[in-house]
Amino acid sequence: MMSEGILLQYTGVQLNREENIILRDVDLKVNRGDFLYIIGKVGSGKSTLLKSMYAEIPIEKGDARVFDYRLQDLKRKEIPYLRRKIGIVFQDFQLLIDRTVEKNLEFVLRATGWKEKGAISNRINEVLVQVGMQNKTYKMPHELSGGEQQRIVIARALLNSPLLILADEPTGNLDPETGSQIVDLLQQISATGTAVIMSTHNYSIVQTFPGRIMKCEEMGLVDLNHPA
Ligand SMILES: Nc1ncnc2c1ncn2[C@@H]1O[C@H](COP(=O)(O)OP(=O)(O)OP(=O)(O)O)[C@@H](O)[C@H]1O
Repeated sequence: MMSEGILLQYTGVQLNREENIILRDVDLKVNRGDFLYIIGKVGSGKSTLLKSMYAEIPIEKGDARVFDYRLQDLKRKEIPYLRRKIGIVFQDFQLLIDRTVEKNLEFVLRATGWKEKGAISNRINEVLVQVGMQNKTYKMPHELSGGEQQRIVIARALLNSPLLILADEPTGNLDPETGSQIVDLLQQISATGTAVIMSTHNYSIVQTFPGRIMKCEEMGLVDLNHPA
């Protein structure tokens, strides 16, 4: 059991892609409500690190804990339970293009065990209000702008009240103004106690919105807030 308030703790973690070491000796601690940036060059391992946190990439060495799970010992059948407590905002998790916003959100709730129609509809309304999209319930994804789609993806990540949100380049395809609005939204979410870890290439965002900054560099994760 991790101590109160710590959501994620990595100690001496190594991550590989195929045979190659991508990151080694990673130490990282994330508490409730933290806002953490992962920066670093293209190919430096930002996505690899985030993917390891939801057990998409195995822990090669070290101790990696998320909530009460030890990722290095995680059984395949435990992965859905871990993921249910994490909000994932990744390019690989796009909206389903063949159904409305409401049906996209309902699909996730039903897949995670929600059955009661009234509860489902209330929860969908709550998350849409939270991201400022309550008037888009019946829109198809192609009827939304990139920024609006990203808000719906964030709404979807919020459905099961996660303690941790992982966002990989959430502003990557957005214009600067829309990108800032998305980060502002993620900051509001972290202020409610949900930790947010986001990767970005965008230095102006990192300078504008406060957060801890960690950098993937030379196969390691460097803490820019507390230089060694
Ligand atoms: N599916 C894969 N199989 C094998 N190697 C991979 C795979 N995906 C990425 N890699 C390698 O792992 C390294 C780290 O990639 P990763 O995607 O984590 O970097 P990144 O910092 O997120 O980059 P970007 O800024 O481009 O998103 C790269 O050298 C890449 O070539």
